[in-house]
Amino acid sequence: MDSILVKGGRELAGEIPIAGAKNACLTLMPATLLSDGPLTLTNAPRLSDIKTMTMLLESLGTEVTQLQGGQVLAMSSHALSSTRADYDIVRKMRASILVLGPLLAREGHAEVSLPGGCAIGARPVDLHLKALQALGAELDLRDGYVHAKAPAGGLTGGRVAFPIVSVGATENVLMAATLAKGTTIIENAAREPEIVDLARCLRRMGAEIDGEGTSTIEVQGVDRLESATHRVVTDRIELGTYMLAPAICGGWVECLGGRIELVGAFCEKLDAAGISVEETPRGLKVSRKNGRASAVDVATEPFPGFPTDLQAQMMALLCTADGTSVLEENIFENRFMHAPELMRMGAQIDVQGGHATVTGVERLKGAPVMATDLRASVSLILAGLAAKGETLVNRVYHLDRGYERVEEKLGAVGADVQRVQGQ
Ligand SMILES: CC(=O)N[C@H]1[C@@H](OP(=O)(O)OP(=O)(O)OC[C@H]2O[C@@H](n3ccc(=O)[nH]c3=O)[C@H](O)[C@@H]2O)O[C@H](CO)[C@@H](O)[C@@H]1O
Ligand SMILES: C=C(OP(=O)(O)O)C(=O)O
Repeated sequence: MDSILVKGGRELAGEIPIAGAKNACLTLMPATLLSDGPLTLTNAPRLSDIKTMTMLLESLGTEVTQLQGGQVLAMSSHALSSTRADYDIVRKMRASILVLGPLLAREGHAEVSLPGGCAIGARPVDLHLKALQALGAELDLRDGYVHAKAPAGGLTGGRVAFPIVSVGATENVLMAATLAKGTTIIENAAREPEIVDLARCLRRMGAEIDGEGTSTIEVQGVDRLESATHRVVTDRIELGTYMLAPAICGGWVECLGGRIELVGAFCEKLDAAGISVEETPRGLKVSRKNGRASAVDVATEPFPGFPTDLQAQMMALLCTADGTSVLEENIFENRFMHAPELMRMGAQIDVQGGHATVTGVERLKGAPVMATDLRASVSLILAGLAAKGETLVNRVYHLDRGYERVEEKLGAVGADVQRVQGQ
């Protein structure tokens, strides 16, 4: 397995282009299942998760053609050959559950392997299932699979009131509702930019949707969806990650394609920590206002709050900030696995349940560390950028799920980051 070797201590200067969002692309791709016309996505990121979703869709009969080195995904689901999402593919990626709603809406039935838990928490799919039941689906859990069936006349619109905000469950029911008969009201819907992007794409395909970006979404079902071309929204998590690089090790970086409205709560915390974010015609330019960053407390929340997917990277900044910060993780119950790894590098962190208290030290020291999940992996790379000596981040396959060419992007702004090929 590959590792990433970071030699710390260089100031950064330059531009980093931000890719299309993994988490948007992973819900836009299954939307192809709703229509027999082509769906073309531009600005797609080149990531292993996108390959996994491609394999899953191909296993269902979707034709997926990659153009422009994978930045354009031309998909056609005119002739589906299967409604079964197999364990072998689903186990690799939780977002596979997002084929359930579209398959059920288009084909009237689907069998999808349960995606199971992953390192950051239990992550059940009960909210996805209850929401589809509210549209009339009959569900049965057997042999590790969800067996789902729509009534004879197809799904019918319904009222879905989520007890907690779920991005994936909102996406699944939103897609299913586009082809259900009548009106669906989704209450306490997720408001993430990826939901807005999905709704915009579905509308281009002919869906009737109102209210995306607010907590109530209304969908008027239509008989069929058409072909469309859609540009994937900018990846706000990749954006936030690279914004932290100059905050951590000095210098400046202009993140091309970045927009404040994608990372508003995150920018407020950067400001409080003494990091300047300037809007430019091409993106967001980030540098330190003075010397060392200052401590700041952070609590993760659904959008528009501070994203859980930037918590690990923010911790990397706070490890060397002046003072003591408290990070509160409110979305996933086990998302501080980067803390012990950062502590190997000399960070002072005390984790108690969902709280991590970080007392900033002047400088971290490079060490061999283990990447435990996607955002943990990149937080260790960020920490390594400012550490004294070398940091070897082992087991980086998680990283390739969510960051394309990380060593090239950081290398282009002056960091010394190399991939070490595994055996
Ligand atoms: C592919 C994708 O877009 N992934 C993102 C998506 O994940 P994902 O869609 O899986 O996250 P959710 O918003 O669903 O999860 C939020 C919380 O709800 C819980 N829950 C969720 C569904 C359910 O049926 N039952 C239940 O209890 C989860 O365990 C978690 O505690 O949103 C998360 C929260 O912003 C991000 O960290 C992930 O990067
Ligand atoms: C947790 C993440 O992804 P996933 O939901 O695909 O596991 C993430 O992108 O940080």
